[in-house]
Amino acid sequence: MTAPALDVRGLAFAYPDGHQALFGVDLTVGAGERVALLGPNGAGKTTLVLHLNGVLTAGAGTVSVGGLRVERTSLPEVRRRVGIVFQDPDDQLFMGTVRDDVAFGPANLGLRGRELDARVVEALDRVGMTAYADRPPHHLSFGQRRRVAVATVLTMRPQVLVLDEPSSNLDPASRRELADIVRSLEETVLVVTHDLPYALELCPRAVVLADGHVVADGPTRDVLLDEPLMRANRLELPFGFDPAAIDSLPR
Ligand SMILES: Nc1ncnc2c1ncn2[C@@H]1O[C@H](COP(=O)(O)OP(=O)(O)OP(=O)(O)O)[C@@H](O)[C@H]1O
Repeated sequence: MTAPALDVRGLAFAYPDGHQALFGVDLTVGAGERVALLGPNGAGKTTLVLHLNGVLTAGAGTVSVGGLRVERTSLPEVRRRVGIVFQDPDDQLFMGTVRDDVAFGPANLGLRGRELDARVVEALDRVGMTAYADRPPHHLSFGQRRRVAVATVLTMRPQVLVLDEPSSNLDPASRRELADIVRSLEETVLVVTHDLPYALELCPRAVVLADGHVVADGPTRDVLLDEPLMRANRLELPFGFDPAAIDSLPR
């Protein structure tokens, strides 16, 4: 049996100031699943995500990625397996050209020459940014920079991609284009978002975190249609948006 892409067991964590942010979180995500991580401000979503690539280490419990336990000695491989696309692409783009930004990660792994070029070409192609390879990232639009940021993570050939608020600051067309890219990915994808229609569009499954606990885990549409759950957790759909009106769930 293959190991789940993500396996979080009994994860508890308190920040150094004593604030307990996670209380015994359990979460298993299978290979190739797309899961939305929802929850109000301060629920613990970022804290959980930062455990997935070992930026934070579990106070109690365990985190495994593709069967590999996240611990000090496994961090280089864990960070290759789990790629995080931050909300602000400028946190991820700092080289003179798009090509150099996308090459940065694999070059650090020691790839050179044709092998490195192939990685860059592949990653830029997957996000539709091949034509921009020689442009300085700061000359691109915000939506284009976000796609390049996705490429800087894909180029590491991760098993798991975490997208933090992928739809923020995108116009409707860019939002749709990014959704098409995300749906085309074969990797396991965790989407952290307050944009509930986008979660429904992208992810068949949603997990709701509140006050450091998982309070719901199920088909995204069912979660969004559960009015008491939504109210209790400060989750609000945009006015007039009806999750039941969406016929087919994403695959
Ligand atoms: N460095 C820190 N030190 C102390 N407490 C922190 C720290 N970072 C976050 N917290 C607290 O931990 C809790 C969880 O925060 P976290 O950022 O994980 O929530 P979140 O669900 O990602 O919120 P948001 O939707 O606003 O991004 C919050 O109560 C927050 O105030």
